[in-house]
Amino acid sequence: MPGLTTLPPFPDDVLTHPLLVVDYELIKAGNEQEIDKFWKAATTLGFWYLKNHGADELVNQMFDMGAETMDLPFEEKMKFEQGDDGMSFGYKAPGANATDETGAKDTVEFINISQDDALAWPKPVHRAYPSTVNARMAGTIRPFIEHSAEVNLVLMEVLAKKLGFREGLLASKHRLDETSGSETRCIKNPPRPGGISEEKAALGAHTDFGSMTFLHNRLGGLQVMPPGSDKWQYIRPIPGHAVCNLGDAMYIFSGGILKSNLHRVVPAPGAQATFSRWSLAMFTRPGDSVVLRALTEESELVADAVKDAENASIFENMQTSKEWFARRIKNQRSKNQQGPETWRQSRGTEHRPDAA
Ligand SMILES: O=C(O)CCC(=O)C(=O)O
Ligand SMILES: [Fe+2]
Repeated sequence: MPGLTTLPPFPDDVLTHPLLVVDYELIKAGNEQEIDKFWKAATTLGFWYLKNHGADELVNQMFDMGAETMDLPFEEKMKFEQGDDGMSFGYKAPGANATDETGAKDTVEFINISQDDALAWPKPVHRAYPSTVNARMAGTIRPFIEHSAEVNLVLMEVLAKKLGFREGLLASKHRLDETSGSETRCIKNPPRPGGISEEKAALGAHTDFGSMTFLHNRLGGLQVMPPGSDKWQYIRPIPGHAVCNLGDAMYIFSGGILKSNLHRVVPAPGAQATFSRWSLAMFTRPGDSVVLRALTEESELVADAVKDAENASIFENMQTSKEWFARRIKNQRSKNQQGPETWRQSRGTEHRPDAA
């Protein structure tokens, strides 16, 4: 895959949304100013750039793993397909997911590797993977998942302290020894030299299903719709900077104080459209048995936020993380679409009033 320097630059003439830059080393050192900046990002858009995260070398190796996997014959990849029953781990072919309520199909292909499978390797926990994944499980994938899970958990603990949660509360909801939907994903979107159609998403508008996402991309194409805006705005990729965002679980645990913002992927803009777009994510999600509800008894701040909320029902949702995740995965599969109601069943917190 071409390195950053050989790719055309991100264009200057598209609508772009700036993100706050958070320094992971300063956060770990307890720097108050940096923590305040991080809190601002987490409570406004729920997206930020993260620098000094120490993952760059592993990220490059993960992109190699992704390229090796996508280069396998299609029939080979299909032996490891996710299926239509709500399991995320495995291969997802282009078009296997809907991108909106009309059933329009996505154009990305990706491989999802479970954190549980990587940590227990060579013992399978959930499923088997293509040979290209197995070959890099111990040397690349497990170290990447371990590092990324730690980054996410360190950041989440900082937010937990600000919310007034007792130490270790969020860690107990994300135990590495409980099975979960946590996974890493490498995504390929083919080039669109014919120009971009912003109306046709490569990966449909969504909020992330879990707690925190650590994302790496080279080309543009990721867009957010910030609260109060009805316009999609690009996130500019910056070398050495991950893009991190919060998912629905953190929105719900915090009674809506932490934001899980709507985003999507469209073809890379401008001259970048002639290249394949690759991205790599680590999704940290709560343990399978964790109930998704606001932790009102753990924090006055959260209790007050829920009292004032217009959409209080989302905070009393009693689905477990496993049920929430499987419902969303299953109902976005193209094969399962039976009209707008199926699509609606795939939704998380997207339709909250401040993201309309
Ligand atoms: O490819 C990207 O930049 C974002 C992907 C994404 O939002 C996701 O997989 O949930
Ligand atoms: Fe996402």
